[in-house]
Amino acid sequence: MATWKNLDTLASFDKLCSLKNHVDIAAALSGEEGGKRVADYSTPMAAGLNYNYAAKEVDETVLSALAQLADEAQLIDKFEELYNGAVINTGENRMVLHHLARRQLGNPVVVDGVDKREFYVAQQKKAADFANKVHAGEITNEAREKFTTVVQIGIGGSDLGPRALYIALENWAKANNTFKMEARFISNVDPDDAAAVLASVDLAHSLFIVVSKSGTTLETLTNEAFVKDALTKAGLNPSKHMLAVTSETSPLAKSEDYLTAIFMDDYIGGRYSSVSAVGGAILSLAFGPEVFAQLLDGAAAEDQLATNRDLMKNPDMLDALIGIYERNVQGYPSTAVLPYSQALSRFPAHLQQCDMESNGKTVNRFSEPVNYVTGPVIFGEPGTNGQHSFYQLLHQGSDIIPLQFIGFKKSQLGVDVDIENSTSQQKLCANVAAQIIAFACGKEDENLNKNFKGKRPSSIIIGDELTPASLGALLAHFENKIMFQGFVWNLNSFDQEGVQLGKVLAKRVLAHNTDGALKVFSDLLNI
Ligand SMILES: O=P(O)(O)OC[C@H]1O[C@](O)(CO)[C@@H](O)[C@@H]1O
Repeated sequence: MATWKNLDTLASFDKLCSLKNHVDIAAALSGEEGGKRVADYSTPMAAGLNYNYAAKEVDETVLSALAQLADEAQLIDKFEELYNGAVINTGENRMVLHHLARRQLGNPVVVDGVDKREFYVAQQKKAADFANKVHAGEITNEAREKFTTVVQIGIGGSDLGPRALYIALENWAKANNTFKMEARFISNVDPDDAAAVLASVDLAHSLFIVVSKSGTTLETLTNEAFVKDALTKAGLNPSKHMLAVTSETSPLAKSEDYLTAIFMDDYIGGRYSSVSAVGGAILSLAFGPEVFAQLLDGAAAEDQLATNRDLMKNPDMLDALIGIYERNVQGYPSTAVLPYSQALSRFPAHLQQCDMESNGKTVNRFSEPVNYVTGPVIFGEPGTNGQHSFYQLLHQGSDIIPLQFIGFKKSQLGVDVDIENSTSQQKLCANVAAQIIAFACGKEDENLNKNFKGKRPSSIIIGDELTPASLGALLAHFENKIMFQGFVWNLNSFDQEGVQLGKVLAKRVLAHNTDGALKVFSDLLNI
């Protein structure tokens, strides 16, 4: 069994700390040697992606210290224990099994006589069968007309991942003739969210998936009631338009109000649930089950790489450890995720939850305070939009913010135009290449206002095209990166107690059970 220790008790961490500011990336990337470094500092990911870290502040010495840290922190042993069913989520006394939903890795994990992998696969199949019947017109509305739109009602992990993945594949599916149904999402308890989505869809031909693992989330239950009200007012029977994705123990599971209920369980955290029926139902309905299966294959192939003990052949662990060096040795406070792909416009928002809800903690897995910083602030926007927004601060601001670029050689739709000897896709890719060098190398100018100090590290994941498989690999890469970082920090990355207090106080406000400052704020907001 692996031993769980705080980062600052590890000898390899002391070694790493002695390497602060060890690499000057501007110098490392200059001249012919710089070109060689770009070619060499790259490791293959699954589905044709490559993780390039040439513009990160690492060299053979730092990489070897990171490899020692990976060994001493027993990262691969911990990963193996995780997917073989150890109780890694100590705060909630639960296993962490989202990798099994990718249909591979590890020994059978049996709970109460149920093989968990078989359970997840069976639920994915249930979602696939339901989707196939909807597409074939075997499940229809009461007027026996086909459903054309699917709307997911959920929040947090029951929204962000599935929404990001849907947006990522919408154009790809259209270009590849697998697009089946338009999907929309309602998440916020702001009534304008539900009202606007409902006004934009044809209710009579819309299916609604209520997604809540707990079945108790206030926003989701409120929005479900909002939608039922709209359906009833339109003369439609809500139970003929709704299905649920939930856990078998949730209040939703017992309801008769749905066409069907598809299940997940407590061993898959909300922010890791896109590969379960939480993402599987809507993606199978929108694009067909085969497309969702390709996404799972991409994720499974990336997971396989994440089991490699050789750091240089494990892009997820390498990315994680470079992040540890940046956070705990270099002292950088945030990380920007910058996809040069419009299709990935919501991917940073998904990673924001995945990373910050997992590793935004100051006590270790045994509820003891830790004496080092943990998860960085994550933010991002697709390039080149970000360039015209917050890149000023990234280039010349007082904080150094490590960057994670993502870029593809080909667009998804293939529709392009040649202007001044380059296509839009070439312009997009030229920008990301230029930014990597601008951030790393900077540019001297006597006028300090125009001076770029450089030394701003970045990595880039490069692929041919954003497909279901490469998207699955990308998703798994970041999930695994976050998991490895949580292991290094000795955190429980799989609970989220920090979201509870606000929920409790909001209930008190709604029950008019407040005093002091909370009462005055409530009055100011007219509650
Ligand atoms: O699927 P549920 O149970 O409605 O939870 C939604 C989200 O709420 C959270 O618990 C945070 O409030 C997330 O972790 C989760 O993804």
